[in-house]
Amino acid sequence: MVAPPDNDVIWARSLQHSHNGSPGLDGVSLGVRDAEILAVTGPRGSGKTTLLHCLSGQLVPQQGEVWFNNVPVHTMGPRLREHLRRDRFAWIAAEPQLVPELTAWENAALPLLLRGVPHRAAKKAATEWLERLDIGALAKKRPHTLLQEQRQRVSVARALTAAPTVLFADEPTATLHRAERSQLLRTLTTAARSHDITVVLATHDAEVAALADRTVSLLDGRRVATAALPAVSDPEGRSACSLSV
Ligand SMILES: Nc1ncnc2c1ncn2[C@@H]1O[C@H](COP(=O)(O)OP(=O)(O)OP(=O)(O)O)[C@@H](O)[C@H]1O
Repeated sequence: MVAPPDNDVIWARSLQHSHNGSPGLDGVSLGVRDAEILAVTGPRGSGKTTLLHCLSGQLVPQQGEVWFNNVPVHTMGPRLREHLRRDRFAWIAAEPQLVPELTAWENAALPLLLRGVPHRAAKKAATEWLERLDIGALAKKRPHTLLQEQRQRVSVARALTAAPTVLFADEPTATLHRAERSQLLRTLTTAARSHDITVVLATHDAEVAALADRTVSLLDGRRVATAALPAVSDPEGRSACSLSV
């Protein structure tokens, strides 16, 4: 095994993974730099989710290596990978995945409570993020009483409350309307930049990818060439455009 470059918080080499014979990833290598926002783009079925699952330790690739901060993840057992995910990573899915019995603030505080952070401190951190996401007034509501877009804000608050080193977001705004989408993404990317959180963002939406610092494109489980273009008119995000060859 060759150790990864020092400035990559995540580094993956030659990842191969197939789902019951259908290829998900076919030799993908990439590095994610500390505090960057990296968009993983590609059409449906191109392997974005499989890649994020491998990078975040949810899935062990059948071949290849994944490193987090110079520690090999692909050789870790399930328990160590679970601890890594709980303590250092956060995940936002397309569909908000909240615990129905818990209130909005309890859901947002969950990562801290699971780490043993005292109740009062966890509640304070969760409440602050709910307020930053404009849903502070809904802190005591349970998920079934919230709109889809409000539930997704709670998911984002939960991810940010965790103060992760790396936040993985898999099509985080796919189920939202356009206006809701751009506001939520801007809040997410602004928060990540101000807290030095590395973000790996899977999307098939070029507008979403344009908020990232850099784009990696997949097609049929393989990386295709990408080119970063200078920002044009977006003051908060940094435009990037990927060219497939
Ligand atoms: N659990 C699974 N069982 C069988 N095949 C799977 C499974 N998960 C993914 N695949 C297949 O692996 C390939 C890559 O899927 P993946 O979900 O990683 O792509 P994606 O780019 O995230 O697509 P989408 O945008 O639709 O989520 C696809 O052909 C898909 O059908």
